[in-house]
Amino acid sequence: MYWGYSNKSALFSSSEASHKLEEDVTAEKKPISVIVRMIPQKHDNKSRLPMFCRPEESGIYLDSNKQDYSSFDRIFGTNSTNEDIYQYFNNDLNFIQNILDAYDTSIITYGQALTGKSSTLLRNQTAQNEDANIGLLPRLSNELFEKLEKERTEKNTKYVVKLNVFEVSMEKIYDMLAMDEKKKSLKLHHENNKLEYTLKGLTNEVISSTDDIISQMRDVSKRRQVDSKKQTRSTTHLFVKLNVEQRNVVDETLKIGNLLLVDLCGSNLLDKEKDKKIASSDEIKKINSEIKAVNHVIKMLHEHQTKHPNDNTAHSVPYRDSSLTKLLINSIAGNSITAFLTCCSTDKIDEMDSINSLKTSSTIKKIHTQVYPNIVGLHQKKKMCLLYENMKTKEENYLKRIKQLEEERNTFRETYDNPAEGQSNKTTSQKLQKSEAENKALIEQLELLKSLLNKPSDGSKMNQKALMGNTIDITNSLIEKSSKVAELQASIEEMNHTNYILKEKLKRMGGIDSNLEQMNNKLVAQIKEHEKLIHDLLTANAAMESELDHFKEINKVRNDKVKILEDRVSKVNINGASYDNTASMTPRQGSISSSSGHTIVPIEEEKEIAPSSWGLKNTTWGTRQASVGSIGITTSEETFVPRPLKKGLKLNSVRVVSGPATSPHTVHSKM
Ligand SMILES: Nc1ncnc2c1ncn2[C@@H]1O[C@H](COP(=O)(O)OP(=O)(O)OP(=O)(O)O)[C@@H](O)[C@H]1O
Repeated sequence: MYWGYSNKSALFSSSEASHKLEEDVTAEKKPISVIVRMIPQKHDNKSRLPMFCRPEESGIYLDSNKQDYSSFDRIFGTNSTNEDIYQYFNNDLNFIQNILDAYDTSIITYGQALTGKSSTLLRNQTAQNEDANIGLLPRLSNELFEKLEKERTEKNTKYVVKLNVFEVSMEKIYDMLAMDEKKKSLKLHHENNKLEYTLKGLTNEVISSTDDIISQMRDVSKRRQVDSKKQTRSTTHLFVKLNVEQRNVVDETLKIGNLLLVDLCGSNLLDKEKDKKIASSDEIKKINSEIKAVNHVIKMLHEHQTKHPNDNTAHSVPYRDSSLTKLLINSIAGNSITAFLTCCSTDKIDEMDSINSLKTSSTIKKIHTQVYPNIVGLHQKKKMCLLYENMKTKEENYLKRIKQLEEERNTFRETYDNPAEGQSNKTTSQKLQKSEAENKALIEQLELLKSLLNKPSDGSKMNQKALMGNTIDITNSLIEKSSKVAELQASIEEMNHTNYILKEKLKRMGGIDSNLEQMNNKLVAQIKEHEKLIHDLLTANAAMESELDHFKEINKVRNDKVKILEDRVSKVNINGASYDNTASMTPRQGSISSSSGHTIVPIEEEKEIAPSSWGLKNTTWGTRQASVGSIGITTSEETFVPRPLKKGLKLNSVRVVSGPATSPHTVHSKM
């Protein structure tokens, strides 16, 4: 006997009965629901995890420094009971009705070890209240049988409920309902082109009430050898499946729904030292690899669905890494309405494990499955009828859509033909017309330009003008604008050029400026030099004037003396005394000898003074030339500097030549 959907052929004599409706007809994406259950502190004396919930956001907040986990479907606090959780699954998630509607459903418990996973699913061993002990399985089973009975009486259906229970332990799968003393592991079977795996030889226990289930599960507990007080963590994963078949003799259909409950072992890895009492190191390795495989598959499935939302093959997801993940395929990625029930510790010492559980649960929340009902026709005719009906509905939908589109098209046409109908339509139509006209004009313009390029003859231009009217004007205006643009560009270029020249000139002016400045500095220096010379000359002139005055006085005294002597000589001659004539020893008339050894001779204007035999001791005062109104002083190069005349002085100019005088002056006195 097979476990899973593909064994349906074994249930019915006709192989045709195994065919199901095409998946695309009814398949829809269904996100996995995630429900979190917080369990009360195990260690009263130890600190509590700083964790609080916000029900309106379905979020869990650890504390301000850590990441928050939100968008879960429902969070149950530490005071919640199994009854609360059942009500949510039955009323909010509609699990039992989904099974009756021929859907596969799965509830998978997930979370750290010893956080109440088994207690929530099966039975809470330690709860005081008897009712509170009851787990989800018996509660859901009760509801299921009640509804099946109702359907039977109201709709004349016949039903069969079967129970499968098996355990996955270190990659081996064991049938937990098998009566054999010796446990035999089951083999997984995979059909081509099918996502899910099936189990060969699994016991199907037909049950007729919840009591049957409870009785069977009690035996399973014994076989599992789980201690009644549950002090140690489990190392196996338990699968409990209720297979519900409803046959309707009126419409000759078979509806198959499944409820799969998976009680996974703790999601936290086993420790070689701490857990050596419950498993050998080899076993711990295997158990840990199973736990890791589940977490890895969840992560990869999420990545795959994010990257390829429409690819259901999911070849990149490593389901094959473990028997456990192979058995979980249908629940997490196939045709199943699935809910993850994450049980979470509130003890501070479990903080890391709680965070890991919440993290994985957040990832699971983003995964979706593809669901469709498992409705099987009993006969080929019925199956064909169903398909026909389905196709008919599809066709009707297509026809409806075609009609709708046609109506839309007609309305649009009418509006287009009669623009007065509605303002908005009118505007649209006008816009359309305008766009079309613009488009047409542009095409024509392009054509015209092409022809102008290809056939530039006048005759051709005339023909084009005649044909295209406004188009030519547009073209002309374009050409005109283009030429204006060209002109502007040319003027800009010219301005740029002028600008460049001006810049160059400015540069050069800068050079000239500096040259002028240098020259100016030179001239200022020369002027200063000349001013100094003038100052010196004026000083010298003043000295010379006082010397002249002095000579005049001497001259007067000497003239007086000469007169006196001449008078005495004439008196001597007259008196007959022998007296020697020494007239050659007197100075020549008109010449003056200064006390300083210089000779100053009055000269006629503009007449050069002849070289004097008197040597000049002062180099500043050389050969002198006097002229009326000015005094000229020469050094090695002759220069004449004007000076104001002193009253009474009849000198016109004085030329000073450096170096010794060679011969006496020729003097022409004007006095
Ligand atoms: N809601 C609860 N309130 C108080 N105690 C609880 C609650 N749920 C479970 N427990 C107790 O916690 C212990 C572990 O419970 P349980 O076996 O259900 O955990 P588990 O998660 O299934 O463990 P495992 O990792 O072995 O699968 C049991 O002693 C159980 O009675």
